[in-house]
Amino acid sequence: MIELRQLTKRYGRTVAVDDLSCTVEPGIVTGFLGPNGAGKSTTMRILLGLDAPSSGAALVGGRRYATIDRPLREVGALLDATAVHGGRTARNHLRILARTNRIPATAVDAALDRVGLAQVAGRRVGGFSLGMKQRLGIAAALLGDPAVLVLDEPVNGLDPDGVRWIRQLLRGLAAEGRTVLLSSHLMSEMQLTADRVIIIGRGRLLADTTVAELTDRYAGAVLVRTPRPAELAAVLTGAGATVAAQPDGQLGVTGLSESAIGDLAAEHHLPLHGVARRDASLEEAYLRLTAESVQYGTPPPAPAPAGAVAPSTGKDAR
Ligand SMILES: Nc1ncnc2c1ncn2[C@@H]1O[C@H](COP(=O)(O)OP(=O)(O)OP(=O)(O)O)[C@@H](O)[C@H]1O
Repeated sequence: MIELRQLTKRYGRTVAVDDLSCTVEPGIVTGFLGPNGAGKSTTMRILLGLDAPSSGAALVGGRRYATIDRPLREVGALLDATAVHGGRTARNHLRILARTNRIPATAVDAALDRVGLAQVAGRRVGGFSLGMKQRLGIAAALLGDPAVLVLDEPVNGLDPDGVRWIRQLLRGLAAEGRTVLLSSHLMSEMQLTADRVIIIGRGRLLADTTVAELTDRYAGAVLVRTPRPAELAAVLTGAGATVAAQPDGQLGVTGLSESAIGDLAAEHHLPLHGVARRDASLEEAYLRLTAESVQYGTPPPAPAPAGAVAPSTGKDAR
């Protein structure tokens, strides 16, 4: 388990992490998200004893990293996969790590095997692709069979096969009961990999919840397909709903549940060909949640010219 207790980090006048408190539980994958400069890397560095907090604490298994005797056995980390000695072979790189952490040499080949690098174990790391270096970084993180894993952007540089591989690996590691914390800017991948997400903006906690709850919170309108849209729209509006015609002919309905829409349609003998709530993606939920805390974001689109009507997407319902 990882615990952040009122963690604060200041660099001069910049508050990189601001009174951050949360718990990362074992047995699930937790995504750590936030816009550029939100404080993710700083938090991870403090967690791994590479930086000191200004106040508060970051604990791994109830202890500060610096007080852990053999850290690789408690927490495995991948922060920067390119920070390896290019002249060493993959096996030697891991052997040195194993020796300094009193980890048996047999763990080296097991770790190489687990990340699919067994065939290239004798090759110099300098010739590795970024994807291979990511795998080697993960092998190093797994070397001590730790209960906690902290991975900063582990899918960077991986091809689609590699991305899927790491998704399955991380889910497998969590299923073994480990605590898995990973940061990524790839929201679609995070939606597939993480069970929970911790979202920060300008160093502060914005959300600590399940992916399902977050996407549900920002779910859009109920999309209704009927051959008699005008009549159904009148009925639903009369019941207090807001109805917007969609470009594809469906009705986007907010303010009524799927079942209430079905009941009203039946009452008025109006046929329904489809009723479905439009789920928000994690990306949509994330963008809406972090919109106000983005430091260096994309400028908002210019306002539409007077009189122009934007087609409703049902996105902003609720
Ligand atoms: N060593 C440092 N000295 C001064 N300021 C720093 C230092 N490290 C980080 N910062 C500042 O702290 C803030 C948080 O940075 P951090 O790298 O933790 O964000 P991040 O969420 O990891 O961003 P990204 O997604 O871009 O990696 C930023 O404003 C950054 O400029």
